[in-house]
Amino acid sequence: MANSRLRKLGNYLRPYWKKVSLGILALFFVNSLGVYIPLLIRKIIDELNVTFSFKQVLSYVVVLFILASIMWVIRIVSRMLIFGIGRQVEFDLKQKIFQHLLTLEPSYFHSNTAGDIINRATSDVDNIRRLLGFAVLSLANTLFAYGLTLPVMLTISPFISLAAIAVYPFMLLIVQLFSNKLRGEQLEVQEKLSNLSELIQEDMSGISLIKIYAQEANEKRAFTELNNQLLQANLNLARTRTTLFPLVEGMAFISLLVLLWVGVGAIANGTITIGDFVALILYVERLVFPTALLGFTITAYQRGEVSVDRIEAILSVEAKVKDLPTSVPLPQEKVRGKLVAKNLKYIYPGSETPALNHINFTIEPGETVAIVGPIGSGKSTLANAIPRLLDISPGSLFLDGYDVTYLRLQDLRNAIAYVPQESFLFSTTIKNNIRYGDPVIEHPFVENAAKQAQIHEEITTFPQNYETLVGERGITLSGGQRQRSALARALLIDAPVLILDDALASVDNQTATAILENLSSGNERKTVVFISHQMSAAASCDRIFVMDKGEIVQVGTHSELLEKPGLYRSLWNQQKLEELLK
Ligand SMILES: Nc1ncnc2c1ncn2[C@@H]1O[C@H](COP(=O)(O)OP(=O)(O)OP(=O)(O)O)[C@@H](O)[C@H]1O
Repeated sequence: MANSRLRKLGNYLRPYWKKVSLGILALFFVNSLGVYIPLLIRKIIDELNVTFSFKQVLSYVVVLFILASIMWVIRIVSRMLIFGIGRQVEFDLKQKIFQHLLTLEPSYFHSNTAGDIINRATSDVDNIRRLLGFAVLSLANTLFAYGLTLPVMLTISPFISLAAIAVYPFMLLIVQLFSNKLRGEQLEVQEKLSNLSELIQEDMSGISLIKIYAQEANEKRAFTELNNQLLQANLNLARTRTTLFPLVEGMAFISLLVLLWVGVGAIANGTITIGDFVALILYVERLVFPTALLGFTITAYQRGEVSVDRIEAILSVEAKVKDLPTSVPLPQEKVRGKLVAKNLKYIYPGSETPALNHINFTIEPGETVAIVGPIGSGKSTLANAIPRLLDISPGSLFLDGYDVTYLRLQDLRNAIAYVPQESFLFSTTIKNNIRYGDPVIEHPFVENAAKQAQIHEEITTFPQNYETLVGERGITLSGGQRQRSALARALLIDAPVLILDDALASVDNQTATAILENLSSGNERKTVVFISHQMSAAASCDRIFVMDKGEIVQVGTHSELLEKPGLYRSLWNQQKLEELLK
């Protein structure tokens, strides 16, 4: 498992292996210079101890300055390279996740909340960015720092060196413990912050409700409580942070004290020179940062491991409905719109009873068929099955004689315009919403579709006509206006098959009937599947399918169905009664 995670992390880095290698090479140079400079200082001190000349001091200062500057520049380059790679991997992962999400069918989004998916695509990706940028840098840095510094220290004096850095393993342990604690506290702050944001968001959208029920005081109390929790979490985090860094400094100081204690004695008895001693001080100091960083890296790795799993959980979900190498194209210009179902069956994952059961029908090109039935009888499921928004079995549904499961998905969906139950509008202009299926189509076509959907007149009264922004950043449309805009969007793409899933529910019966009649007139009639609870609008269709418990229980024209006793007649009578009582 851990191996596979490492492999995954390696895969994320693979496209950038040249940059990674260059960054690591740069770190090697930085660390080599970091080892060389104290040696030079040792030489200078020991030389100056014997003969002192100001000119010589000056030349050494110049050399040291140049070396330190080179080190500084290379360090910046190495950081830019390695942190840049972290950012690049973050970009790649976000692209990959988003592209993958687009391939998944709607059912995936029913069982996974948007909040969770967003979290994975942002916070988890961010953890991986940190891990790859930070961990590569710190691991390489620690490895080189110890690998190059320690041997040189040991050649100066093994005993003094080991005594001085004896405290470092404890420093590593403490940093690791603290960084775990910090991580927990950071999560706590994030959680408290999101609770607070959620409350603000909810209260702002439900402001009328708060006022009507006079709940201001209660809401204020709830806010104070959450705000207090946030304050507490922030204070805890600040306390841990402010304790950790002085603690690391303190431990570094202890190692310096040990060095002074044993080092001074060694100078006195001539085991080491003053230059050796200064070099050892510089080396011991040099190791503080990489040691502390290693502690943070271990935590970053643990956090990153969880994030790799969470991201891979999304990426490993296979789209059930997808193109296969054997998928065939659909000759678009020749699509007539004949729909045939043969023993069509569908059971939702996790459900025992079929939502569609033994569905058989033939809908002729240009025919307008209404599908009516009680709530939960399977109407929307049937609507979703036709453009394969659901994973249906081969051999059960045909468009113009082609098995839809063998057709190229894009071709199938180009042949079908579909208006779902919930009419969704994007936060853009009404014009862009209508031409969503063909974003560059000219304005007259947009207007024509709007006229067919009976929304044109209203759009002309909007502040900027077709350029009016709708949705969160613009004007709010009524339910009926939203539905007719969604209908215009579907009509614009001029597909031979049109599926309306209760798409005119917020439109009055008369307008709905007028729209339907408009669709079924003219030479180039579309095949229309009109799912509705509006019995009067359904009555104007060529044929009506009556669904109950996932099956089509009656088929006929309005008058044929009304003659016989059955579900249709009772649905019709029920609606007429409701209309009378209104
Ligand atoms: N995503 C889903 N997961 C599991 N079961 C579902 C899902 N969607 C619908 N169902 C179930 O499938 C059955 C048919 O639902 P469907 O939405 O097709 O009915 P409907 O006739 O369109 O209802 P309505 O008139 O309310 O729109 C119902 O029992 C419903 O609970």
